[in-house]
Amino acid sequence: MAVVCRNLRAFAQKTSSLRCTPNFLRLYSQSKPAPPKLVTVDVDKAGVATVTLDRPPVNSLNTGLLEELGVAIKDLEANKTRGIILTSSSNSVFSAGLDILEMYEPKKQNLSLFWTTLQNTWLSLYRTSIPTVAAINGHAPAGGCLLALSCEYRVMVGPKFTIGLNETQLGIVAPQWFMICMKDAVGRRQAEMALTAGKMFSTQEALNIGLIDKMVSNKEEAIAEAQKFIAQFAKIPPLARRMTKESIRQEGIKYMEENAIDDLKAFMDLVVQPNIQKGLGMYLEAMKKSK
Ligand SMILES: CCCCC/C=C\CCC/C=C/CC(=O)SCCNC(=O)CCNC(=O)[C@H](O)C(C)(C)COP(=O)(O)OP(=O)(O)OC[C@H]1O[C@@H](n2cnc3c(N)ncnc32)[C@H](O)[C@@H]1OP(=O)(O)O
Repeated sequence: MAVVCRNLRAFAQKTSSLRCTPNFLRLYSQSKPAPPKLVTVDVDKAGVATVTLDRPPVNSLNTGLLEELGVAIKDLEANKTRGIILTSSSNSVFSAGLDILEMYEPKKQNLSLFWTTLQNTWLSLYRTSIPTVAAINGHAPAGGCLLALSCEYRVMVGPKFTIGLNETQLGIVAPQWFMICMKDAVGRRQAEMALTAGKMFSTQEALNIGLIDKMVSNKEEAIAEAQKFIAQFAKIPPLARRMTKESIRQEGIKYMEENAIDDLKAFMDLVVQPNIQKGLGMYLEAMKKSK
């Protein structure tokens, strides 16, 4: 503030009609609003946090949103929060998955930061000792499905929304850790069928194979079910819970700890391939035309 004030005073002296008054400073700071937050956090009286993805129109996961989500999880861990409910501010989309614009005609440095942030945020969410629930209040394709799968429990608003890892439909292969998350939820057989077909499941279909745990008819019910799931852990000794979660999720955790660099390299090599870039460009065009 002191530097801003000094600069303004110099400017005011030059123009002589301006003074570095509180009113002037307020006008100056109003003209430069802080960028909107992409993730909001509300902690209720019971100590349960609702973490809301808020990047209209479709909560596509760019570096900024992923970074904010990672920081939010770390902060909630530091504050000993009793539970995390992950949801969306949109009425129709939980998350459209990775932001394709981060991958289309990228600068190498940005691409690397994007993928590393995704890896780190995913690991934070997947392994956090805090009980996690996804309240899926809209479509959740690809990376959106990954976020939901990384939580311990999934409640989805139905029946009209869809969820799944649809990568093969886009001509790409979901990274191994995406696959581990799907296997965690539905078992190897169902995961193989879902992933090879890149199937997007209706809410009812997702419920039938265990991709989600509960179907509800609106967001309020989803939040209430999530709170109920989290409340059961009040009676469970936290250390036992934490160690059990860490142990049962060992495959995914170990995979990322041991393979993050190779995974980054594979992603970087793949994305810059001319045929992938061409495909991404066509996909973006198709999304615009389908409007
Ligand atoms: C994908 C190739 C990656 C290459 C790298 C290779 C391998 C590494 C592995 C990478 C793993 C990737 C996993 C992913 O998550 S990839 C992303 C996959 N996501 C999708 O395919 C979803 C696409 N979106 C939709 O299906 C729909 O948007 C919707 C979520 C069902 C919502 O529909 P609707 O409400 O009708 O909204 P619109 O379709 O009109 O979209 C509004 C607006 O948003 C833009 N948009 C949508 N999705 C994305 C996205 N994922 N990234 C960036 N932008 C997106 C869309 O283009 C519209 O923009 P305009 O308003 O400007 O037209």
